[in-house]
Amino acid sequence: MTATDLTAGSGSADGLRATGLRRSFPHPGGDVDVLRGVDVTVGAGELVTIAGRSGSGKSTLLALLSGFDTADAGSVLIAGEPVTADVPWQRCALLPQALGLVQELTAGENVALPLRLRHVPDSEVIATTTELLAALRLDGLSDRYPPELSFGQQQRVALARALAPHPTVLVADEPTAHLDAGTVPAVLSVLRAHADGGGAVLVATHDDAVHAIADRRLDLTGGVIARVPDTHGGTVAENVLR
Ligand SMILES: Nc1ncnc2c1ncn2[C@@H]1O[C@H](COP(=O)(O)OP(=O)(O)OP(=O)(O)O)[C@@H](O)[C@H]1O
Repeated sequence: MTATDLTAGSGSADGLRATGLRRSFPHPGGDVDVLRGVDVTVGAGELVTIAGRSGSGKSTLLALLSGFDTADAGSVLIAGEPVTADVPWQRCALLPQALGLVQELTAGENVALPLRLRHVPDSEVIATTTELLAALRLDGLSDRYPPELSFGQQQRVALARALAPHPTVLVADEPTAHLDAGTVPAVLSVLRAHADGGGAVLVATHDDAVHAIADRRLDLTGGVIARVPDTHGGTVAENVLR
């Protein structure tokens, strides 16, 4: 097995395929090379996690994968097509750490936004929004504005918004970071369901509970990605179930 085989994983080209990503940032003491040639593939139907110490570049990588930032070198393809800054949410949705909820819209309106922008019929918008808010244990909070919600509640609203257009690729940055133990299972359940329904899901996380539901776990260290070795020859999820 070559290094490329190891880091690329088993995902098909239907999902996300990033190759040779490099990103540096200028600093007074000289450029900092955060990503030094990252290869990631997440196939349709796969949930892959990325671990890595704080500052290792996970958020930087997710921004490149979702078109929010541009790599100095390398390519990102979704279902075989290059990612651009205006990639539609139904092709790639990002749940960023900063959430990016529209403060002037209610929770329900935020979730509905990607569907409204695509002129999805009202009945479908209402059904999807209601279903996602319930799945994420946000029933009864649909009419609240973001400042009237806890950060953990806002985080789940942002996840619901990312999922609403049924994106081909979902990229989530620390989706359980601000949740209590009681609400984590709901988030894990919708992430897993999105992958099981054919989505490609990539999650940056420090949370072992998220790694436990992953098909594969990657580690970002020294600006490159490696799959975390396991002792059983199976996936992380398979080994947790042993
Ligand atoms: N816009 C920027 N300008 C300069 N440096 C940046 C910029 N964005 C990120 N960095 C630097 O890139 C490195 C990686 O940051 P990043 O936020 O991607 O790490 P992370 O792995 O997501 O960390 P955490 O787990 O704490 O969220 C850090 O050293 C950070 O200071």
